[in-house]
Amino acid sequence: MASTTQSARDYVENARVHLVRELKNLSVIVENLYQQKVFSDEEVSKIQTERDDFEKTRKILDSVTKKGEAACYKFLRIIDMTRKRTVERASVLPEKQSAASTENRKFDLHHWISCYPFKEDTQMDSKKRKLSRPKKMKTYIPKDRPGTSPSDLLKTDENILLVGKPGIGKTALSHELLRLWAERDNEELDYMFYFDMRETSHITRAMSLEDLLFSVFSEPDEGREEVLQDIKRNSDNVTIIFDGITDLSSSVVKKLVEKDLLPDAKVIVTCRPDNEEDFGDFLRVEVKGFSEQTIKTYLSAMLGDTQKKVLSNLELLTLCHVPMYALMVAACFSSETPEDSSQPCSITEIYINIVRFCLKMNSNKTKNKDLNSFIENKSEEILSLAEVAFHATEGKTVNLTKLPHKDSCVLCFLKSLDSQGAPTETITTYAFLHYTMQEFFAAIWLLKNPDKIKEVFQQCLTTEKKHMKHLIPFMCRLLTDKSPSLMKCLIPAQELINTSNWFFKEMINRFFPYLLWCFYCICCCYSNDL
Ligand SMILES: Nc1ncnc2c1ncn2[C@@H]1O[C@H](COP(=O)(O)OP(=O)(O)OP(=O)(O)O)[C@@H](O)[C@H]1O
Repeated sequence: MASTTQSARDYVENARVHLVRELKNLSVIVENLYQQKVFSDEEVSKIQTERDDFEKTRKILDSVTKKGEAACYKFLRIIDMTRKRTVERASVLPEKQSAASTENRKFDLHHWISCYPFKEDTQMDSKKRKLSRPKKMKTYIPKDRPGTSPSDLLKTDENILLVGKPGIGKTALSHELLRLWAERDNEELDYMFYFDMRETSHITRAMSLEDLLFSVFSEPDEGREEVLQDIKRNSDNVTIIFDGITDLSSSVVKKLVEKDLLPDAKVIVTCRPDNEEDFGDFLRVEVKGFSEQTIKTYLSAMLGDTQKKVLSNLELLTLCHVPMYALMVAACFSSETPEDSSQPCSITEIYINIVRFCLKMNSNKTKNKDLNSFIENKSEEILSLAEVAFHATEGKTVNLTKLPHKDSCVLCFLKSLDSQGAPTETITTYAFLHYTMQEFFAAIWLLKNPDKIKEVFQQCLTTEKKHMKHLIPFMCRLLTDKSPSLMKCLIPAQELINTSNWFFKEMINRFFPYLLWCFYCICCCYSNDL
């Protein structure tokens, strides 16, 4: 069992017998140890000459333990990050026969690695606990340190995992990579493909590399086979971005990620923190959002003097490290009237404000009272949009194929997406201005249809539908008493009270065994939303 004083070296040595039997995908571990300069070229070559995986693992373990504590620590970190690919799940193994027990005991390497008290985590937790609230809040704003630049990311040959919370700028960064790639001076022919995993629903159906590459982009007018062969033969000239991955259910995408197709292509994946497990051997780059200085520069450009109101509100200031929220806050404050006295302090409140802001722009109703009656009158249209949002979110897509209402108050939340059908046909579908806005509307629909909520709680615990958990923080906040008039204009107050009477109890009951997961979800993604 782990203890906070146990050294990494002891920890590795104590589990040696299990590690030898159960570590898999050793090349992933060795490559990471090499990248982190624990192993030299020569050591890697020696390991590769060992006759089988058991011998290779023994050699890896001998080398890291001989190198000492720091090497063992890095080794444990690598196993932790890559566990889905490198560590077998629980199996029944004969433990060392002890005087106390001669029974076979289960040794679960997944559990074992999760017990190791990594310093970064414990130091971070205890440091944060000791800080005052304002200082604690500010720890969410990233420091203004030079990090990896987009051009560095473009230059490296490694596969890259861009990970970060909703709205932090992963898509914006991948678009920047595309721009840099398109604008650079390069005489050699190379290829870069970008797939928005939520927008291009055909990806899950794509059966072959050819389907994937050529059914989204207009295929080459001629020589399609020649281009495909060139891509296959010279895969080191290919970069593929998969933006917003939630799983590897598409077999073509899986093969590309795992290098069974185009082995030398560079793959860049963006995902939210809860989906990063599949990409343990990628170079992980965290997208951290705006630093305090960038927030100030951004707000000053967007709001001029009004920025002071945001800067003096600690909750808002910290939320603005997420560019998506900074944008919405700026939009709301730019149209603030003397009537709008209460400022948003949580993520959901920012979404409520932006929805009201869009409707205000759309209806020209400047007085809150008038705006509320406008929302009440349009509740059917708004709730039908919320229904479409829910079904699209459940289906992991942003494509809203069937819009029951094309009312302007519905369309003001949407952008149109044009895609090619037949050669002379353009198909227009719609998507929310941002995926997180879709999730917000989906949460509203659930509150209108509370009998579906328990099913969604259940979905959150499954691998296939775990992305539905992003609706829960929105629902929690929309249900609280403080919830401003938006909800009351859409759903009768008594219905909301009836739902909240069982909602929170049910949520705690459901997720109690998964408390850590809940804690992680709320802290990482919605840390300022409570
Ligand atoms: N560097 C930036 N400067 C200015 N605005 C930005 C920047 N990065 C992101 N944004 C704004 O924030 C919005 C959200 O960013 P983006 O879509 O890239 O987030 P994301 O991390 O991909 O979110 P999700 O996980 O929900 O897909 C963008 O539409 C853009 O308006």
